[in-house]
Amino acid sequence: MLFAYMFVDVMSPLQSLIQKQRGWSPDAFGYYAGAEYILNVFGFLILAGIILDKMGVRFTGTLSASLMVAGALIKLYAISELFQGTALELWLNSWWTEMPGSAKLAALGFMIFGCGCEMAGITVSKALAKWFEGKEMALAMGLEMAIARIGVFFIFTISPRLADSVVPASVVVPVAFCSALLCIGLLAYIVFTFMDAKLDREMGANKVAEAESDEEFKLSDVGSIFKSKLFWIIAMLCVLYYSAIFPFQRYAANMLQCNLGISETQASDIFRWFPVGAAALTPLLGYYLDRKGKGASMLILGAILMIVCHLTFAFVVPATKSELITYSAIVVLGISFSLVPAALWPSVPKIMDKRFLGSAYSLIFWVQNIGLAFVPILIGKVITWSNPGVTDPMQYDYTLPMCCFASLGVLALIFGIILKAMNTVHHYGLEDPNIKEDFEDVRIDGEA
Ligand SMILES: NCCCC[C@H](N)C(=O)NCC(=O)O
Repeated sequence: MLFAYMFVDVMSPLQSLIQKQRGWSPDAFGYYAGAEYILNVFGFLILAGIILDKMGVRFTGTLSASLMVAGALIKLYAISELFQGTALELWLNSWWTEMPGSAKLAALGFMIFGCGCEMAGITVSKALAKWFEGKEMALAMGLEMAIARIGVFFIFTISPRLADSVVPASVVVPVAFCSALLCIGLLAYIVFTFMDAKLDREMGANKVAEAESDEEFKLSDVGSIFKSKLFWIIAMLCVLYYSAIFPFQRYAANMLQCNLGISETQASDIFRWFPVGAAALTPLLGYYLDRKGKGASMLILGAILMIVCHLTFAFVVPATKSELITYSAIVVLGISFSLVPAALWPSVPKIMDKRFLGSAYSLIFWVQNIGLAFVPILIGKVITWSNPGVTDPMQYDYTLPMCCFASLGVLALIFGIILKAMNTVHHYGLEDPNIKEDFEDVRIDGEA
């Protein structure tokens, strides 16, 4: 997941470079960024859930890592000199001209990568649940997310530097570097499959068979989950919150460049502290949640902090050009991005029957992916629409796009408040500690 998250954001600090080198407009960059989720939205994630439950974590993890490598190599080819001037490029350039051929092929590669990445996300959750059942599962999940966030920090640090390591600067170097890391990730996962097989042998065949059948994905479960009000509240909160985080991450470096008049590298150096804050706090908050609870309150606080930060980027940073205010907003956004994931993912088992859990995670990811696919496209359009005639990628006004992100936060906050109110009335245990023997078990099975 570390290398996957690095690949996801390898181009984020290079938006203005790819615009200069390959002619990708903000619109084209938005389409490319949203492509990661398109196939998932059109049902791949649901299929991935079925494959995972039918074939297990070893097969699905290897398949997902292979998909990531294949997608990465297509994207690498698309942005490389090798692709320039080929018949394929000429053909791709000949239709939907707003989107250069290189952006179209890179988007295709990113789509395939995205299938692997999200499939890996649900596979890793299931593998962690299997390995840490009855132990420090929330902490393990928190640490996994923390390692992924450190990858984002690392890539924001090295991506512009790798691009500048050749003359003229090139987006190919960082993308090639991350593609090589994904190959190492695939090898690492293959090693893990042997360890997992050993664990199965140690657990004993009977216990494994029992555990697998317990969690089997049934198509009829999808209907039960979709009928649940709680599922929709959690899914809406998730899609609205994450749509104001991951798509923002794609545009953040350019937003800072435009607001502060700084270089790509300087902007990335500021923004990279966002995932670091999240990485440091997520496991601690997971530890706190396990022992003290307050999950629903953490979701509300996380949404409020995000709104404040996005409004600061919209109005205060461009007016003051203050690096101190910018750093503060980045750190506070990192705190928000610890509170929500640390509270959201461990809340799901509290409200879903164990039998639904795998499908529930894959369906929440699916709803979330709809937002992650379309919000970057929307933001690309808002940037273009609110900056008529601006062609210099250093001169965009980001006020309106940042207000869009803040509005998503307001909607997420409303769903967080509804969730907390429902929890007060129905006692789902969302404010209770995870480590507790006798919390009242009112899950979807009970609710439906
Ligand atoms: N491709 C990066 C986005 C990952 C989305 C994923 N479905 C997710 O929500 N992961 C949990 C997290 O907090 O990163």
